[in-house]
Amino acid sequence: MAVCTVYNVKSLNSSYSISTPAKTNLGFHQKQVFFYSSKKTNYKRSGSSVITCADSGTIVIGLAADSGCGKSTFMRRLTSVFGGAAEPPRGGNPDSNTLISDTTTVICLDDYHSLDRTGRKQKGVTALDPKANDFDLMYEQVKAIKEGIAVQKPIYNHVSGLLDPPELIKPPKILVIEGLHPMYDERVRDLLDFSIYLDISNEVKFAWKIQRDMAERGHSLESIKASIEARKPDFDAYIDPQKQYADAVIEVLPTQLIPDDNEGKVLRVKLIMKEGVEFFSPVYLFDEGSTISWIPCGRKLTCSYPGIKFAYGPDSYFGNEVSVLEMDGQFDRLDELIYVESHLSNISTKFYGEVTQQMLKHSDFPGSNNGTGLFQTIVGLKIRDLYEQLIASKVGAPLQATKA
Ligand SMILES: Nc1ncnc2c1ncn2[C@@H]1O[C@H](COP(=O)(O)OP(=O)(O)OP(=O)(O)O)[C@@H](O)[C@H]1O
Ligand SMILES: O=C(CO)[C@H](O)[C@H](O)COP(=O)(O)O
Repeated sequence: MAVCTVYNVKSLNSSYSISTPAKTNLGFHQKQVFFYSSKKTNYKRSGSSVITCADSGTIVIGLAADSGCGKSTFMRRLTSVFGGAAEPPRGGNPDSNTLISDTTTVICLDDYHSLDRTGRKQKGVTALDPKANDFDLMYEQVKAIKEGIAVQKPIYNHVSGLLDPPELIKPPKILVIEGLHPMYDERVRDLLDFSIYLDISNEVKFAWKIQRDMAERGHSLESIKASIEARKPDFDAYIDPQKQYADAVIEVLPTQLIPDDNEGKVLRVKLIMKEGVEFFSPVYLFDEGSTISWIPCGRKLTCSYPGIKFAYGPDSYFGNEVSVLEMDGQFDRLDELIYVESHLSNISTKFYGEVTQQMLKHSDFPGSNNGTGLFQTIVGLKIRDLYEQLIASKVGAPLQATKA
């Protein structure tokens, strides 16, 4: 995608010079004005203006989580924030895992399994084991897309358990790589402009898996238990440690509002946001940097048992400084979320009530009445904001002038 900016040369004061190393002299105010040149940048002269067209490139977002932990739901919320629905590639493999919308392309990292289902069984490894995945290819292809080059990405077919012929992936504005290992390989990790980890506690994961795999996939309770147990050692070794690298973590825990709750329906959800990440300013409640505990139930928010409790404050996470926003409980009336939204800052909305509008629009998605839906929506808005700031910084780069 090319983004063009027009600069009026007359308005450039002769006392300005450019802070970046000058590579191209366009001939205007020859001694003072230089423009940074790269392969992807075109310059045109038009009257007294300079037009620079820069390829804004693809920004890459990583979303890590175990299977069945809400990645697809999160992706639907994210693509909705950018507008337009995400669909599988038209006319392609019906079992493709890719989702494409106007702005985003979501690729599933299961497509980089190097061993198919039979191969894994023969070698006695799970799909979570790095030995069952091709990180060299993952790195090369994500890097190529980021540089604006289309790739032929393999497809792992979840229906047949086989590796299907590849599909063409063209560079989108935003590439999301979701799956088990987006932050496992250092080379791939370094390509990410922003990373998210969905950290679902074992109790909650179990409840969600039972709900989906029994109701929708006809699995027995025993087989679900066995599959979770079989994956656990590799999950602990290879998937869970990735959360230390994430810029934002959504942690889902059982409620603390009901003593000894074992139903797992009411959730306590934490949004852990790393400080100091470029183009990402953590959300806060009431007062940035303070420690807050807030029960919003009362005149403006209807709450039935066990109520709702928010918390906010600074903390440390794997040695990094973070801000944590927490919500325990669930909403009775989603339209009243506007009351909570109006007390949150840095949520990167474009208009008052946008979070509430998004939540109402997708009230049928799992987690819409609790912190999972709320925080996924907020992270979606933060990613949109990060994308817009990154593009602006890239387009503005040629003119980062400092006063001489
Ligand atoms: N926020 C939530 N609240 C309650 N249940 C949820 C939530 N998110 C997901 N689930 C449950 O987990 C199931 C899996 O969700 P989803 O398909 O989004 O996960 P996934 O990580 O994409 O799974 P997979 O990788 O196996 O395709 C849903 O069908 C639903 O039952
Ligand atoms: O952990 C997973 C990520 O989705 C899957 O189990 C893995 O991709 C293997 O898929 P399948 O079970 O369909 O062979």
